[in-house]
Amino acid sequence: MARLIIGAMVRALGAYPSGWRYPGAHRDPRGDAGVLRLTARLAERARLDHLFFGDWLSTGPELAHRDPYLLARIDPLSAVAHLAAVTERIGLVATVDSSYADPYSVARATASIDLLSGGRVGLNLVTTADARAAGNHGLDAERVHPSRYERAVEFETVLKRLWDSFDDGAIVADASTGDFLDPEGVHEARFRGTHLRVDGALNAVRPVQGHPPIIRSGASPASRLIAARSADLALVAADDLAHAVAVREELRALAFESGRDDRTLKVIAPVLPIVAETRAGAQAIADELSELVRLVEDWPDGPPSGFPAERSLASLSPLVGVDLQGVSPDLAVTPAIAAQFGQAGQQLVEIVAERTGRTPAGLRPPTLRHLVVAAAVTAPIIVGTADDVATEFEAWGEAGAVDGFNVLSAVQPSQFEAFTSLVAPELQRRGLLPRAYEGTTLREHLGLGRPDSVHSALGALHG
Ligand SMILES: Cc1cc2nc3c(=O)[nH]c(=O)nc-3n(C[C@H](O)[C@H](O)[C@H](O)COP(=O)(O)O)c2cc1C
Repeated sequence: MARLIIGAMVRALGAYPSGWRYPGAHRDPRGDAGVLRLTARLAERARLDHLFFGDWLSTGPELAHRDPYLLARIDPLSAVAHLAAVTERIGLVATVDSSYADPYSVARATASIDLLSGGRVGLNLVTTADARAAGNHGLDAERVHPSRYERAVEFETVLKRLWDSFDDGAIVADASTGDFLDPEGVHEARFRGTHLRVDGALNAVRPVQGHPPIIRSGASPASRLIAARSADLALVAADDLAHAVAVREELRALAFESGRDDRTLKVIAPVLPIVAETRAGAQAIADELSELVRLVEDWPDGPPSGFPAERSLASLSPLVGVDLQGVSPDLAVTPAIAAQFGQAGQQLVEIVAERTGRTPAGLRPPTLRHLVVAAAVTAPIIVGTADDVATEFEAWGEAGAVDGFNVLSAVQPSQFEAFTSLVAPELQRRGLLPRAYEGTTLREHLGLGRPDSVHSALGALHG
């Protein structure tokens, strides 16, 4: 099987809502710099292809319960610029929101980081669903939302024109003749769209990669279309293998219809492995993490405002088909109780058994809390040994479901250490991850060529 693309989706406080509470976990964002540097070193030693920094353009106290890592975080372009200096080979992907960012500034920052890192930057272009982001940028969400994809398309077009402002040979720098610049090799962007107007040229030389790879992450038909037409990498959330196969096929078909070589669109999915040397050890970690998630019932006088309502027995009741009002979340689910559950409830019991090793008939039965957490925390979790995780990765790759994965870590740094020291070598043993970096740029890691300048194409068009 061809090798997989393996990246790490970096969340300094861990990607599981209770990850920061796990013994030994990093838990104070004031110390994020150290965790980012450690993550980068571990990832590079394991020969991962990239580090991926998502983003969210607002904050609020309720995030402390749902997604604590979003509450206060280092901005992605700053993170990748910093990590470019302490790494040598790994790709560095920063998220930018095209609804609020200024394309000239983004083109300049990414061209600069591409040069600083020797061609290792990538750009995850999103159109956030976060309504608060608009207010933080002096705009109305109701006005931004309907046109976000139109602006996103314009944004990408402008970026590419700006990146290509200087032809590769435009800077002559010939000391003997005194010729510094070939003025024919400098191009204005001259873009006039509905949402964006940019003159250009960009005051940065063409990026080492020509165009840093563009990643798109989204779920709606509009976001799929934009990814299919021009993204280098699509990050898609898939419920299961069959869903992932369908999404990748749809993306590839849309790419083909749009006239591009569909093999140049790579598709990866987020995954959250919980790993240890033994399966029982991994299940013990998953078990402890679910017990550390607080539920609505943990506050006798009601939860704090904004607390996720789905973390409650009230939400579990209709799922399992039994009224659980007034019951303790720590009630053990015995075979007699499980027998009363409907099909969805039985499935939850199976998920909890797979993740924690707890079965109703076993010595340690699951509790209602385990079931609430399994239903409410919707991350794509795999619990097991390095062999278990690699086998799952290989199955997804062989089925044509994905070209690779973006790995999330439940607890930082211990679970990322476990992934890089246990799973990465197993992936290498199976030929799914190279033992040494084969290329120097992120494009090369992704198996992509260096694109021609859009101005050479425009020039040819205009004769
Ligand atoms: C796997 C994945 C990762 C995403 N990461 C981000 C992110 O870091 N920041 C962000 O604002 N939106 C992120 N999104 C959200 C998308 O950009 C988009 O806002 C969301 O999917 C809703 O838009 P849609 O309905 O058009 O898909 C992500 C989506 C997916 C599926």
